[in-house]
Amino acid sequence: MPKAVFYYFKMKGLGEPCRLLLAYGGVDFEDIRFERHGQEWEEFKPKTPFGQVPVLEMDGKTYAQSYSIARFLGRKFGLGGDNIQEEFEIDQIVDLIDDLRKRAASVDYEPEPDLKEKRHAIYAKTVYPDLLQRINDIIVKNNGYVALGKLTWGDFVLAGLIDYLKKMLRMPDLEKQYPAFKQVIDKVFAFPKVKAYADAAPEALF
Ligand SMILES: N[C@@H](CCC(=O)N[C@@H](CS)C(=O)NCC(=O)O)C(=O)O
Repeated sequence: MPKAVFYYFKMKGLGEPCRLLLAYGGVDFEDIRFERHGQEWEEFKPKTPFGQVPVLEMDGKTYAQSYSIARFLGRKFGLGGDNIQEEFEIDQIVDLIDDLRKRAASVDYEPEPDLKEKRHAIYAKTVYPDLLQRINDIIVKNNGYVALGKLTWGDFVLAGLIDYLKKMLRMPDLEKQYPAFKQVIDKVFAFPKVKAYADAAPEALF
C-alpha cells in the first residue's frame, strides 16, 4: 500500500490539525510542504479537488477541505462522537473556533494598511475577547477538552491552529489570558506520536 501523502504549504495554518491527527493515528505520511507562490504549487493546484490545499491522498482516495479531513481522520481513529448528538457537539465548537480564525484572517489578509490596523483595533476590543472567553469557558466546562469532556478531533483542531491564531490575533501570550486553551494543547502534544511528529517537523512559526 503506498504511503499517504499530505499536501499543504510551508506553514502550520489550516494544515496542522490534519498533520497532528495523522501523527496521532500512526499514519506514515509524506509531508509535502509547498512554497506559497512557488512553481511546484502552481503545477499541483489544478490537480487538487478545489484548487486549494490541504489535500490528503490516502488508500487510493483524495480528500480536501481541512475540517472535513480532520473530521474524517478523527472518526477513523476513534476521536468522533458516539452518536449524532455528540458529533454535533464537536462540529459546533470547531465551527466556533473557525469563526475566530475567519474573523482574524479577514484582518490579517486586509491589503490596505490603515484599514487593517483600524479593523484589528476594533476586533481586539470586541470580537476576539468575546469569542476567546466563550471558547475558554467551554473548555473549562469540558474538563480541559473542547467537547464531550473527553478527547475528540476537535482538540486537534484547536491545538493545530493555535500558533496561527496567536499570530493573526497578535496575542503571543494567548494561553496566559485564556489558560484553558493550554490544557487542550498540552493534552494533544502529550501523545508520544504527536510529540515525535512535532519535534521532527520542519520549523514553522504558524
Ligand atoms: N476551506 C478550505 C480553505 C483552504 C484554503 O483557503 N487554502 C488556502 C491556503 S490556507 C489555499 O490553498 N490557497 C492557495 C490558492 O488559493 O492558490 C479548507 O479549510 O481547507
